[in-house]
Amino acid sequence: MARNLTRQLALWSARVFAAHPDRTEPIYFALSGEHPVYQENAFLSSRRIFSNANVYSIHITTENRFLRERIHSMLQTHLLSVLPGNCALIQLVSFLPNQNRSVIPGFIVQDFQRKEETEIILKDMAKINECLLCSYKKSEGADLWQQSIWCATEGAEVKGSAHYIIPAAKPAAHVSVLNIDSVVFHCFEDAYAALQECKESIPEAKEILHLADQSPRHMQRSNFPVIVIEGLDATGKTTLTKSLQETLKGTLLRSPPPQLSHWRDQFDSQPAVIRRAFYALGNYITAAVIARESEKAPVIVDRYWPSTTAYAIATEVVGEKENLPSLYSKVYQWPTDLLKPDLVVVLMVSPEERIRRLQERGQVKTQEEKELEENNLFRERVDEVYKRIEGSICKIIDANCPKEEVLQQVLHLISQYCRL
Ligand SMILES: Nc1ncnc2c1ncn2[C@@H]1O[C@H](COP(=O)(O)OP(=O)(O)OP(=O)(O)O)[C@@H](O)[C@H]1O
Ligand SMILES: Nc1ccn([C@@H]2O[C@H](COP(=O)(O)O)[C@@H](O)[C@H]2O)c(=O)n1
Repeated sequence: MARNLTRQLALWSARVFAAHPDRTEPIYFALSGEHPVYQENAFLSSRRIFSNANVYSIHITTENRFLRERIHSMLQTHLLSVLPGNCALIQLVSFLPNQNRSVIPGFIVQDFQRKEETEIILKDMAKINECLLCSYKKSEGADLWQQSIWCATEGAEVKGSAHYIIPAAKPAAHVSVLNIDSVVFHCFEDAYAALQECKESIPEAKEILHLADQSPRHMQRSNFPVIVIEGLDATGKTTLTKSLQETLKGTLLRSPPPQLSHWRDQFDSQPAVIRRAFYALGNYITAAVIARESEKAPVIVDRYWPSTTAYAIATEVVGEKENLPSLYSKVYQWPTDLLKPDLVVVLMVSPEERIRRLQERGQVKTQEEKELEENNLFRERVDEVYKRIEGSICKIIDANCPKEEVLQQVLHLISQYCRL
């Protein structure tokens, strides 16, 4: 037991921690081992995270990505309701710099009244939810150190060695990028495996997995061209795809496919890894229909893999589009096992025109549309990811012009890139 604990805590000492006290640029700090080293006290105390309170951190270390996000979401709402008054919660992640899938979510808990019961409550939480619990103390020399007080894998109270805390440099890759391959799937098996992680908690996942099992795989487009229309909400996809269907006498498809539509609300409310796996499997199921329909007529598809990827990345990554995975990153590469269209057309309109069209349409805004309206940064990240999609012919269209002009621009692109 001791060896395993030592190994685990040694792993922790290699990690960098990012605290988001107020959703501005994270504060990065790291563990420095068992001997006090010079640290920029002004750095840590100036952030007021560790002063004037008993401070703890709780880390959700369970391997199951679905459970990890579920526990994080539950703790986010539950902790403050059970902790004694005058406690504050700060988002905290720990990660191995530039190492994908190394991110472990958690929280910093500040107890300004320094109540003994706080630690008792947190230990219970850690025990029930397989978390690692640490406390932070200042030594005489005002050095600050982290002490583990409950270890998930050992299921016991531990007094692991103390690690002193020092400021850490901002990592090259933004910490939110390290989870990207948990929400962007580059093969059927990964999306399938992600949904399997939740099938005991979400019975409908079994039905979706069954539908995916029934769907032919590795299909290719046939005699007629396949054109995918993409873009933010209210950019004119529905209007354009209907006009293209009429003009080309084609077949109009949507992803997710009709057999998954009645589950959308339920999966839209799930943790990101599950939500995106749902849409990813929807793309694979749609691909089989595209292949079959492209034997008979041109196929127009309203949203497909680019939507799933753009919204997953734009949701996972915070802040400016500069925080996105770098250009030519493999995250933008089209999956080799997913039917590739002849042409992807991405409609882009100005924020003002989008809002005008949303208001003109008068439909209830989805949570995501509300976020798009309030959060221009999110919209800019979605549009930027669309521009970075690789492996398929992806063309950006200025869709601010009238409907007929948009249609003519797209018909011209189709004549250039598709065999009609
Ligand atoms: N080129 C255009 N110029 C002006 N208005 C347009 C244009 N294209 C579509 N609209 C109008 O904008 C609104 C949104 O269009 P539409 O529903 O086709 O967008 P969408 O991208 O499918 O939206 P969502 O993804 O939210 O379903 C509709 O009221 C539509 O009539
Ligand atoms: N292939 C897809 C299609 C959709 N999504 C997600 O759904 C959101 C809304 O889609 P609508 O068709 O209702 O406009 C979209 O913003 C994506 O988040 C997806 O991920 N993959």
